[in-house]
Amino acid sequence: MKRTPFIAVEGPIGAGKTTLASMLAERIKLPIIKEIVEENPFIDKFYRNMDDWSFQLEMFFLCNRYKQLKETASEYINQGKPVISDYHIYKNLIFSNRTLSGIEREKYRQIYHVLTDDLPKPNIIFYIKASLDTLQQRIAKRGRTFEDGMDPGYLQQLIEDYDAAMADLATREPSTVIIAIDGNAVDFVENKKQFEEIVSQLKEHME
Ligand SMILES: Nc1ncnc2c1ncn2[C@@H]1O[C@H](COP(=O)(O)OP(=O)(O)O)[C@@H](O)[C@H]1O
Ligand SMILES: Nc1nc2c(ncn2[C@H]2C[C@H](O)[C@@H](COP(=O)(O)O)O2)c(=O)[nH]1
Repeated sequence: MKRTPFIAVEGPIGAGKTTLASMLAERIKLPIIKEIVEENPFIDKFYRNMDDWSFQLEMFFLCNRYKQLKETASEYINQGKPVISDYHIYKNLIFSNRTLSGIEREKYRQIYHVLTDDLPKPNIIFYIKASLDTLQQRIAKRGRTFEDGMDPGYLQQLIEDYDAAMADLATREPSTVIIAIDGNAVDFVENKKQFEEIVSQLKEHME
C-alpha cells in the first residue's frame, strides 16, 4: 500500500534543518510543520544549568511535539496529504538520552513511548551531517542569545549521538528512507544545483 510522504529534515543544532525544510516546502508546495524553540520557557535556564532544568525542558518539548504530531496525523497523513517537518519526534530521545539520567530518564522514555508509539512517523528523512566547526559557525550566524557559549563538548556529543541514532533508526525501520547530506560540502542555500539535486531525490521518493 502506497504510503503518504511524511518528510522530516533532521540533524544536530544549527545543521540547517529549518532552512532546508522551508526551502523544500516552498519549492514543492508542501505544508510545513515547524518545531517551537523560543516558546519553550525553560530554554534559557536549561543552557545556564542543564542539570536543574533538563527534565522540565524535555517534557515541554515532548508535550508540544506530541500535540503537533497528533494534528499532523489528523490534518495531513491520515487524509493522504504529504507534509514536511523540520524535525522528527525521535530527536526527543536523542537529546534526553544525554540531558537526563537515572530514574528520570527512564520515566521520560516511558512517557515518550506511551505518547508517540501509536502515531505516524516520518518515512523520508533528510539527515544533515556537519562538523562541529560548521555547526558553531551557523549557530553564531543565527544569533540566538541562549545558545551563546554553548559547550562545544555538548555539541560534539550531539553530533555523535545523531550518527548513532540515525544508524539505529535505519536498522529498526528498514522501510524508512534516510538520505544523508554532507552539510560541510553541500551548500543548498547558495548552490542552486545542489539544492535541485535534493529536490530530485525527494521527488523520486515521493512517487
Ligand atoms: N547550507 C547552509 N549554508 C550556510 N548557512 C546555512 C546553511 N543552512 C543553514 N544555514 C544558516 O545556519 C543557521 C542555522 O540554520 P537553521 O536552519 O536554523 O538550522 P537548524 O534548524 O538545523 O537549527 C541559519 O542562520 C541559516 O541561515
Ligand atoms: N535538550 C533539548 N534541546 C532541544 C530539543 N529540541 C531543540 N532543542 C534546542 C537545541 C537548540 O538550542 C534549539 C533549536 O534546536 P535546533 O536543532 O532546531 O537548532 O533548541 C530537545 O528535544 N531537547
